[in-house]
Amino acid sequence: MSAKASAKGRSRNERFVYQDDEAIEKPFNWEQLRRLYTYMMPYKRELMPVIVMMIIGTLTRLAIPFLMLYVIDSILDADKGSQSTGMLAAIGGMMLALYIIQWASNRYRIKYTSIIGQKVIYDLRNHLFQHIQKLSFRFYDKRPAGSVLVRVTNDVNALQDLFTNGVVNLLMDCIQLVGIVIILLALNVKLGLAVMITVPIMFIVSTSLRKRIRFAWQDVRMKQSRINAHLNESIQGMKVTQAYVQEKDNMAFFNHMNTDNIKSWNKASALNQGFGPVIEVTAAIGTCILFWYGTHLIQTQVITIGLLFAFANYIGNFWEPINRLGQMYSQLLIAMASSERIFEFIDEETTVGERKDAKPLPAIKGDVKFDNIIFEYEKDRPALKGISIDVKAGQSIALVGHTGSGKSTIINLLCRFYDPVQGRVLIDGTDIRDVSIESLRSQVGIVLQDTFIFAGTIRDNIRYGRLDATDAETEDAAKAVHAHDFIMSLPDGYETEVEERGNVLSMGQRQLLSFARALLANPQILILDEATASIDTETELKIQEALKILLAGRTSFMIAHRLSTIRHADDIIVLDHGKIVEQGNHETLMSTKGVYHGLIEAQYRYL
Ligand SMILES: Nc1ncnc2c1ncn2[C@@H]1O[C@H](COP(=O)(O)OP(=O)(O)OP(=O)(O)O)[C@@H](O)[C@H]1O
Repeated sequence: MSAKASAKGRSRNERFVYQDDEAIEKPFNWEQLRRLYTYMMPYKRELMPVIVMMIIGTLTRLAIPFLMLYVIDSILDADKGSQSTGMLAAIGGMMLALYIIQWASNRYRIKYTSIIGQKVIYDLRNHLFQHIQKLSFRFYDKRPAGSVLVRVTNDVNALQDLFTNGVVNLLMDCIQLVGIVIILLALNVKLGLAVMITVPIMFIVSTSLRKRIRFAWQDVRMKQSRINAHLNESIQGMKVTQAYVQEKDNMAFFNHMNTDNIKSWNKASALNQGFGPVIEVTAAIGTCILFWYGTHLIQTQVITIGLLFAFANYIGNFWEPINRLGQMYSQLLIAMASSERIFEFIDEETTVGERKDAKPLPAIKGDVKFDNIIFEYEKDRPALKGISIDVKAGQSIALVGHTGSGKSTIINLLCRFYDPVQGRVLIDGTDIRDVSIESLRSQVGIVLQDTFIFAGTIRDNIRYGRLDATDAETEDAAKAVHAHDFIMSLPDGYETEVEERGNVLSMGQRQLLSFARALLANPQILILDEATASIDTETELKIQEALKILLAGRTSFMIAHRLSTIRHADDIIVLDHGKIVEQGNHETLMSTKGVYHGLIEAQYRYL
């Protein structure tokens, strides 16, 4: 295959794969295991009775064949047989009691390990979500949403098995195995060693088979993760797919991934089914050796029939934990990869940190100063090159300039979504890096171009501005920005359910909702990223009216596109390649006939 063809194929097939989510298995790592274990620590007290129950269950299991040995030998022993009928009945009763204890302790263990495991997973997921909510924009700049989603869902789920039964089962299987080996050797060393001769053979065969099985399942998970990522992108981009009539091509691509998935599943499943017979054959060989050598030892009167029977019973219980321990090892390696990805996020420090001595920003007046700001998203590619702006409380500032000139970046710095590389942003004379982020952001409102509507009612969406607002306050805010009428025309008024992203609402309606949300929050500084989409004149008028109300008495920064908004601004800042090239009000800037004049002229030309 030519290099060109392979590059083409790669880009098509790996379009939806997040490289860092590819490693499904990682080498064993004690430090990581210890870290995972710390999530279990809060449940130490709940875990104790489970472990005690597990030990009781295992010991009873080990004791039962021992009693069988005694019963059988007693029955077959002509001397003891007649006199110990009462004794045999007592042993029969004891065995029944042991079975009941075993059943009850197993039930308790399974139920509570699952409950504790779920609690640990719950804590881990909460911890992860709480942390990623704090991470700065820089973190999200580097990662597609799907990749973050996969860690909170798939990777945490991958640890579920380990926590819900893995840890306790591991202990149980180890105790059972060690117990059986000790008992077998104690009962008869030669017979014990003879029946265990197949263990190393089985170990070698199963290790190589397990490896193949693990890789096969790894492949299945990778294929599924690709399908998920593709689905995520397809659903989000469905409108574009339909608009460009790309359904057929998209279907063909999906079909290709789906076929790959089913093929890899079939392969993994076939390999998996091969594992059972390996255990069965080795177990059968062990049993044959037991009966062949065992009967010989009976004939030579080295062991009794009861002992052979107990041996058979122990051997029956021997292979099950070995099988489970093998599975457990695979599970652990998968958990290593998932936990590494989870801890990578948890260890990620926010680049916009809060100082230890950060104080809450007192109620602000609204003076804002950008003091010689230099900022870069990527090293040596400055997005702002020495920006200084002085704004008095209550002033309205319009930021204009070509696309990519740095308008949104100025806003990002004011909200402290990023910190400047050089220079300071001051509010009422205080450097915003000296105050707590919550106190800053709660006093700076932001209305984004793409208004985000959450799944819920219209009322919930307005109330997102201030969660403790009453119904009346919510409606007053909507009335003030002229959103009330359209809300009342919806089927359930304020209680109308809107889906995530608010697709059922028009652009103008979404913007009015976001104004109501901002008004309810009542910030002293307001940032507005105006929608560029052309809105009908009636809505435009409504939005202008709403804006007047919204901006009254506040310091405002607008990334302005509409002439009507720019014209009324107290100060217009014209940006070009991260620098301020002009500044003044509409009249002054028009008369200078510079960049601003050019932008306005261009807008008229296209009207
Ligand atoms: N998250 C980011 N990571 C890297 N570079 C970025 C990022 N966001 C913006 N930039 C770059 O920084 C520069 C300024 O971008 P900014 O978004 O501030 O421009 P803008 O004037 O708001 O543009 P527009 O009008 O198109 O929204 C651009 O060159 C842009 O490519």
